[in-house]
Amino acid sequence: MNNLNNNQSGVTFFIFGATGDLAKRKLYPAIYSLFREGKLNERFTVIGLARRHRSREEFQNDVYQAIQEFARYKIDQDDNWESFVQHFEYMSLNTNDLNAFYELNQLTESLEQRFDIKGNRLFYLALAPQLFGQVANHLRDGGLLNSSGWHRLVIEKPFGYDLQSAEELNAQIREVFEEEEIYRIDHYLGKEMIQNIEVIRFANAFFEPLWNNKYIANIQITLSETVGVGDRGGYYENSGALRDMAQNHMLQMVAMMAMEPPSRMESEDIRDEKVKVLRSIRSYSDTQEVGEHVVRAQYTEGVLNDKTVHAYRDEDSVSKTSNTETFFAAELYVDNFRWAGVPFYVRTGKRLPSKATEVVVEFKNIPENVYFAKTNQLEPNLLVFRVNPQEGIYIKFNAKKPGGKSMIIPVAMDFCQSCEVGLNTPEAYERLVLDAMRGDSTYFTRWDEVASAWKYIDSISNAWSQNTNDLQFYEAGSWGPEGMIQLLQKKGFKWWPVHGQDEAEVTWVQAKSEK
Ligand SMILES: NC(=O)C1=CN([C@@H]2O[C@H](COP(=O)(O)OP(=O)(O)OC[C@H]3O[C@@H](n4cnc5c(N)ncnc54)[C@H](OP(=O)(O)O)[C@@H]3O)[C@@H](O)[C@H]2O)C=CC1
Ligand SMILES: O=C1O[C@H](COP(=O)(O)O)[C@@H](O)[C@H](O)[C@H]1O
Repeated sequence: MNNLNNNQSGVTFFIFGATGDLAKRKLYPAIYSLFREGKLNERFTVIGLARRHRSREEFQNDVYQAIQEFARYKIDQDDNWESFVQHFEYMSLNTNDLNAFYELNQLTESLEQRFDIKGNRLFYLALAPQLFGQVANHLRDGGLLNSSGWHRLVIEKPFGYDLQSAEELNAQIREVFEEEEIYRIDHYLGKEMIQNIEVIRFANAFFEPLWNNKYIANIQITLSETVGVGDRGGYYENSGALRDMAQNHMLQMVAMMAMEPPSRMESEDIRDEKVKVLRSIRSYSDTQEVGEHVVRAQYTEGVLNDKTVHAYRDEDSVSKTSNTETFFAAELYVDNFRWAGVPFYVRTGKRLPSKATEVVVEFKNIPENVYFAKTNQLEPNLLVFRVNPQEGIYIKFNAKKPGGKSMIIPVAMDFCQSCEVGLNTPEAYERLVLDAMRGDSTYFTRWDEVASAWKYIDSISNAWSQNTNDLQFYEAGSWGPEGMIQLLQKKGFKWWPVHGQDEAEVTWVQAKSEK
């Protein structure tokens, strides 16, 4: 891979949407961390682009504020700051104005000369997706793709609203950029423990032999959030949890858990294996199937961390009669040899009691329980990937209670990675920006992955559009609607508590729904 060369010949970052939320919270902090860690040499420049007017100084000051507020490295020395910020320029540009792109090309060429950059250009679109096609065309027509280096387009989710709109969007972009030049961000793929799933699976003789339907009873994926929709109500009304979290982050996690070992750890080999999983996810054929396997719900007013929080319908830019789901749970099946019959349970929701991203692998019982009469079950073995906020691996198994005669109790081995290496591990966006700069697309989603994910999601949204009566409600600060528990109960399973969740609370929720 030509990683080092890419970095050594410099790069121009074009941040479209430079005054927006994503740029401030994620992109400037990521670029600063890379700079502080020596992963960006002196040969780079960042051009911020948005419609509103900003002088160079004002823009640099915005970047300063964003870094102080959101970056894991604080600006502690003026020297650091001065040598960093001299690389930042701003230009007011409306994406619909081709003339502005000619001007941008001139500005770029002069900056490339100043910083000795060999024409490598990374276009980051932190913009609404409706503008992607227009930007791509204007980049080409404005001459920005004529430089001698590489050209890469980084785009944010959501990639479309359904399969059809995603295909249209893809076609627009592909008129200008090759698939290899397109980096579709799914920031979950930049998270340390998501990347660790493949290592834990493929570098350990403990796990891979058991990784199939003979030994695994079910897999549970939880992405719970305490936040509500905040000021993103307008966006969220058209997205809901299904498109905001399930279509991308959640299905990518399913793919990482279920994929076959790739023959080589190369980008295309890994993505080939992931897409096979996504293609094998069973779509639901009608509203009845969706009703049986999928739960959608919306939060009502409630108490979270001792504070009363609004109902979703009372959030800014949200309709008082909105049917948008802020909670999504499903039982899904990967129809292939390895996973036949193994349910994958997924759930995500806003305004839940704690922030947690976890994957639990529940193993089947041993063939014969020699310790107790058959009616007494041993606790199943669990392997848990803790993704966020704590990062680590947790294994629960059965052992003899010390001193007891034949008492068996579940015990745990808990490896807390974030405790070991400290909390200051790289943010997902840092890894992904660096990967895009180096030309490594492993942890970006390829078009066929996106399209396959949409097929499954469309089977749900089509059914929902025919039946609006199945929306459930849950109080903000609770763990979600009752339907989520019933999804598993039908098969004799229960949701395992996520880190920090009291087991008694799970039992209580369970008991409540059993009534
Ligand atoms: N914020 C987040 O946490 C996440 C965001 N995303 C995605 O990232 C993208 C950006 O999101 P976010 O930063 O939140 O959005 P914001 O609304 O905060 O920012 C949008 C940016 O686009 C600029 N802009 C809008 N129209 C034009 C135009 N015609 N020409 C030039 N610039 C324009 C705006 O600046 P100005 O008004 O000055 O033109 C602003 O800088 C979206 O696709 C979103 O879905 C994805 C995951 C998370
Ligand atoms: O993509 C998104 O992700 C965030 C959650 O990300 P995390 O890294 O904090 O787990 C979510 O809040 C947001 O709605 C969604 O667009």
